[in-house]
Amino acid sequence: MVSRVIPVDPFDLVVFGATGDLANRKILPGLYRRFFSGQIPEGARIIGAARTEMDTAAFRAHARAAIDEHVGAGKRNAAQIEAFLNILEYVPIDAMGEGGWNELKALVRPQMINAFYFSVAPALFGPLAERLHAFGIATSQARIVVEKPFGRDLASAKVLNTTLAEHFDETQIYRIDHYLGKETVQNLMAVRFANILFEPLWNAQFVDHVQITVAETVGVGGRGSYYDKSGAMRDMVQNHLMQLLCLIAMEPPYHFDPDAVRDEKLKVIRALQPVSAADIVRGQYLAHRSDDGKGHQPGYLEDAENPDSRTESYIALRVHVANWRWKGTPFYLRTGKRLRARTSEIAITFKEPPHSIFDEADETWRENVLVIRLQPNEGMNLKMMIKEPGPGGMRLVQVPLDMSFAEALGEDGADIPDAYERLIMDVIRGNQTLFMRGDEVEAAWAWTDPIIEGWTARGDRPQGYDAGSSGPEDALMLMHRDGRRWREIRE
Ligand SMILES: NC(=O)C1=CN([C@@H]2O[C@H](COP(=O)(O)OP(=O)(O)OC[C@H]3O[C@@H](n4cnc5c(N)ncnc54)[C@H](OP(=O)(O)O)[C@@H]3O)[C@@H](O)[C@H]2O)C=CC1
Ligand SMILES: O=C1O[C@H](COP(=O)(O)O)[C@@H](O)[C@H](O)[C@H]1O
Repeated sequence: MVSRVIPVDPFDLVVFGATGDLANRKILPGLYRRFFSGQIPEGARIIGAARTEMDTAAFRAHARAAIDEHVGAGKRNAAQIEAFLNILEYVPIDAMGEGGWNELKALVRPQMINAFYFSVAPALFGPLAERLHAFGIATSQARIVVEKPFGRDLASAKVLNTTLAEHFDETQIYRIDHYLGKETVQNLMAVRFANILFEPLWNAQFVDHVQITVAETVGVGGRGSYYDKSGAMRDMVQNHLMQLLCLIAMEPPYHFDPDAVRDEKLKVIRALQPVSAADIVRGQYLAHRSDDGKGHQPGYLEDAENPDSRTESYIALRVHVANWRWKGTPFYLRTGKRLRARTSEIAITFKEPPHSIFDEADETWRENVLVIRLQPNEGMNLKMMIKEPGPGGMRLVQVPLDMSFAEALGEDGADIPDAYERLIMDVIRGNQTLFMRGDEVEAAWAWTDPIIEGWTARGDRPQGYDAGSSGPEDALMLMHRDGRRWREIRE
């Protein structure tokens, strides 16, 4: 099966922060891959902007290096790279200054789709928005793309929303949460709402509990100064895990339409109950020394360059959604750095059948579990009970119905676009479904703030955990005391 790539309309995309890490690793390589796939039409232009003084030729050389480093060999075609580089321009601009804006205005063609990607520190979002207007560059049709973090609490998120709203309508603002651009995350909606199979069981009457895991093997080295002011709760739970929870818990939207989907997600966030201290476990990864004593892998405190840090590199929470559908079904969330494996998944564990007709079922019975693997090896696994083969009576055994998207979809499944590629194309198409609305972000902070304030006021210290483990011991207890177990973290 080969999917049709439909080119978008011609556009001018300005990337502020075009020399930064995100542009190098994700935005420029992603745009090249879309160009390679045929989705970027003739006449489109990508304009890089940052303070660094350089001309377009130097920027093209910079983009070539980014493509060489971050695009797989199968898609690195010399002629295509050349053609892609030819649509790039560069303008040196200081977001806080007055120089360069007239040059940018001369390049941006207002009759085309205009998008401005703010891939810079959040403190520059306001100055950029203000100048795009002051210099008459952004029309009322222009779109802006803003990166995370969108604030560090409710108050700062409100200030950011207000600042952007001074210059742009909500329909022009695309707040990125790259998890929403992941193929399998979108598949959650397809699985739930394009199949009759699951929806009748998708509620507290049939679902025992839900586990959402985003485990990483990387530490915070290199980003320690940002991360230490953030921690796993702000960096991952307030946005990515919250979005996953919303897609699992929300009611069916009346249509796959930006506001219909976002209205339903917002209702879930507003229904989240406050989380008590007993339902939170925070951890910090410890330094690791190899058995021969030679290798030393720094612990969190060293990576964060803050020996007294109380910031968590791991968090597990038990969360309740207070509505009719989910009353009594806990959602267990966990995410952390330097864990045993890089794996993100959602596991929905169903309840026991109301009555067993099998004599020996008690010993062997296991719950039905639907596991949606977000990464790596995207796919689904449904654990079911069947009869153990053989003549020895009716004994039950649990088996997986396993499906990997790569295998099921052939070429298409193996060639999944990166989240940033998809999201940027959605911006050009003017589709906000996979972007967070202002009220959604504020509601997410309104739930997050008291949790962080709680542990700050109590002076809680995160518990140490071994690098390469599944996280702190107390996180196991969070589930054990409910008579449940975390799924194993493994690739
Ligand atoms: N890197 C990542 O993996 C991720 C990043 N993000 C977010 O994306 C944004 C960018 O991050 P990242 O690329 O890592 O940051 P970097 O620090 O690597 O890059 C910052 C970019 O902004 C430019 N810049 C800095 N100051 C100014 C200024 N006054 N005017 C114009 N341009 C300026 C820099 O270029 P110059 O110095 O030449 O001006 C550079 O191009 C941040 O909001 C970050 O939180 C979000 C998720 C992941
Ligand atoms: O936004 C972030 O996400 C990454 C994890 O993203 P993934 O696509 O690799 O799963 C995380 O490492 C980073 O700390 C966080 O800021």
